[in-house]
Amino acid sequence: MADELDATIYYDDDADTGYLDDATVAVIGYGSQGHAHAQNLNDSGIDVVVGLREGSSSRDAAKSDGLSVATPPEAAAQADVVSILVPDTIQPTVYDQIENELDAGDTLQFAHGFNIHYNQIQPSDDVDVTLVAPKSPGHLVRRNYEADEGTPGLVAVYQDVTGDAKDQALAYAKAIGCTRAGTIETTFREETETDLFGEQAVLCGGVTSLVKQGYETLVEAGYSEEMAYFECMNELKLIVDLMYEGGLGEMWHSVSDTAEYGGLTRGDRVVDDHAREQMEAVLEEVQDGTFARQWITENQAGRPNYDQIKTAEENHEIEAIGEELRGLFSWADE
Ligand SMILES: NC(=O)C1=CN([C@@H]2O[C@H](COP(=O)(O)OP(=O)(O)OC[C@H]3O[C@@H](n4cnc5c(N)ncnc54)[C@H](O)[C@@H]3O)[C@@H](O)[C@H]2O)C=CC1
Ligand SMILES: CC(=O)[C@](C)(O)C(=O)O
Ligand SMILES: [Mg+2]
Ligand SMILES: [Mg+2]
Repeated sequence: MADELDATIYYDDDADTGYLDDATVAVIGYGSQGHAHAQNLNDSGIDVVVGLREGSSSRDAAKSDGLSVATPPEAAAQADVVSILVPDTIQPTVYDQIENELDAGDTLQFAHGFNIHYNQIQPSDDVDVTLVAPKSPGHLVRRNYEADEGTPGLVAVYQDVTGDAKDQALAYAKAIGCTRAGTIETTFREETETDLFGEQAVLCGGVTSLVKQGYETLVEAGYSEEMAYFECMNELKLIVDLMYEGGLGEMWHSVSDTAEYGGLTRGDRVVDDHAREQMEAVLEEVQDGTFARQWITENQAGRPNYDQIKTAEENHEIEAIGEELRGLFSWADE
């Protein structure tokens, strides 16, 4: 989509946390994203209240991190911005609990557009609806912030009743460290579809399948599990670190000519036209709602397939050998 190539990217100088000076932000949920947003906002001087159920095991964690905790409806009642950071499948239920606590002109905010884009939450038309989505696992959002580094993010506005929706979302992005690294302006649709595609085909799904297939190929050919683990999983991080620092070029520069020639001539044989066709099919299922419907139905049914494939993944041989080997690393915790 050529018209989406020229992204607008915002940095610290483009954002003003003043848009949150008089605001209280309710962070609902204290998991991967929730704990990072809440602590980063708090360290940036923003008033934060964490919304968690009575009896939630995260309550103690949030309190010991120095944050005030209330139930989701209580937190939403106190807040001007309500950031929904519970799992996507739980969000519609949590929204029902807090809906009546949103005043006209308040902001309902997400870190992923799933429930808005696929119509699982229909927000009232008198609130701003925004998205601030770090392009990173939550624990690194916190770690980067503490290291005075940033995490790239996305910002989008679905509904702007106050006229300040985008400026306030950028203020939030700045306060959690996202404008330090660059925050791209997008739409709920684009964020939702690209995020789902990326995690399914490349980041989480594609890469784990590549690792497992490589590992199994070596082990089935008679090589040791230890060799296969180091070759196909451990070293992947070292190779990706080079791509992260300097692109494909820095990685190709750093590996041997032999690796470069072999990789450039064999890589496309492994991830071939068939893989590409499957990527396009996966994207289509995201775009036409097939994936969303399947995931919602799976949850309604109590996650029978999810539990099964999760268990199979946990029981893969590479996990046992990996745990054993990582335990022997000299820098590992005692
Ligand atoms: N995991 C990640 O790094 C990323 C997540 N996102 C998005 O951020 C949002 C939150 O995802 P995660 O941080 O992965 O969630 P998570 O699964 O880590 O967090 C769950 C938290 O929600 C709370 N919770 C769970 N069930 C609840 C209930 N019934 N009522 C109230 N609170 C409940 C608990 O505090 C729990 O710690 C999602 O929209 C996700 O797509 C976006 C970017 C990356
Ligand atoms: C970490 C992230 O950006 C993901 C993969 O999209 C997610 O956890 O949903
Ligand atoms: Mg993502
Ligand atoms: Mg995601």
